[in-house]
Amino acid sequence: MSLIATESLTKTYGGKVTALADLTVDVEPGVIGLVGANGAGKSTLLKILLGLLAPTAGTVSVLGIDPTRDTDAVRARVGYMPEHDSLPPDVSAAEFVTHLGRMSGLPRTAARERASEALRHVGLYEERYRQIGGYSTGMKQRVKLAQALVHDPDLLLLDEPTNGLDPAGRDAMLALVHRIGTEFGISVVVCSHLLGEVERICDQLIAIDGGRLLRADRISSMTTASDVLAVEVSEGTDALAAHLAGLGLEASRDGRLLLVPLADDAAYDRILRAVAELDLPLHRLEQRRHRVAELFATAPALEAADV
Ligand SMILES: Nc1ncnc2c1ncn2[C@@H]1O[C@H](COP(=O)(O)OP(=O)(O)OP(=O)(O)O)[C@@H](O)[C@H]1O
Repeated sequence: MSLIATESLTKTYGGKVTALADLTVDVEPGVIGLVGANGAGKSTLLKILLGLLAPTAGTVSVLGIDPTRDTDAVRARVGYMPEHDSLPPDVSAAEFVTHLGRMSGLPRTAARERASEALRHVGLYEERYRQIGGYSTGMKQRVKLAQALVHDPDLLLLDEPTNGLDPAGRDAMLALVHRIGTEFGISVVVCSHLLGEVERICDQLIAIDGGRLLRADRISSMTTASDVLAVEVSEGTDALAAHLAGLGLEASRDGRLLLVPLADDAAYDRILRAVAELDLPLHRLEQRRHRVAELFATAPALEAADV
């Protein structure tokens, strides 16, 4: 069964701003990156998936449920981490997450236990009785993640979970999201305007631009092998490049790598022979894979994060 399926999904605000236009996607369970520049329509899509907003046209289903009709059923199985903070500063994380567990319908004791568990998962167990107002940005992001997890959902929708975090905080948050998706068996949709970020932790990607679908696919199908061989030797790179040029293999340099066009199958053997003839220590010889970012070269607003 599809995790999320939309058909010609369209959302206009006030009949003027088109936030989503004719969006058709069919996504399998897993960790899914939803990428697009600011204003691309990511938050709008999440809110439609949750049943918080009604689409202007088209259909949508989440875990086989129509959120426009069966909002309660969707929210019982979906956790949501909003982009902006609306955390009360003067209560502890334990109280806050327990309260939201209660609002999801958990009995008092179960809500308290689940809140402790969710706060442990996000690494806030020791600090759970401190007031949220004294938390760092990273800790507040983790509280938002814990409240999304408290009712044991099947799907998490995370709106820009790395917002406001420094590079180390972003790495930690991404690792946590990845762990939730892989170890807890919960599907995750993680929104970001940074393609390089989500590409690292997702198995599928939905890219939107101006409310329209750019591409939705498995990351593995996006990073197909290219027709370039990457060669790295621990020393003698210049000598190898000259030797290959003499054999008619013009290599370009990319840092310590020599990139050789893979004209035919014989190129592989000729490179190996050249390395052996020069008696160089071969570190790497592999077919290069396309980077996901290269596929979106026409959508420059999708920054590739250099983290
Ligand atoms: N309530 C609203 N009323 C009018 N226009 C809106 C409303 N909410 C969003 N928009 C507009 O719809 C478009 C898509 O916005 P949305 O917030 O879904 O994008 P986004 O990809 O999540 O961007 P961001 O990361 O900046 O939140 C933008 O042009 C935005 O200005």
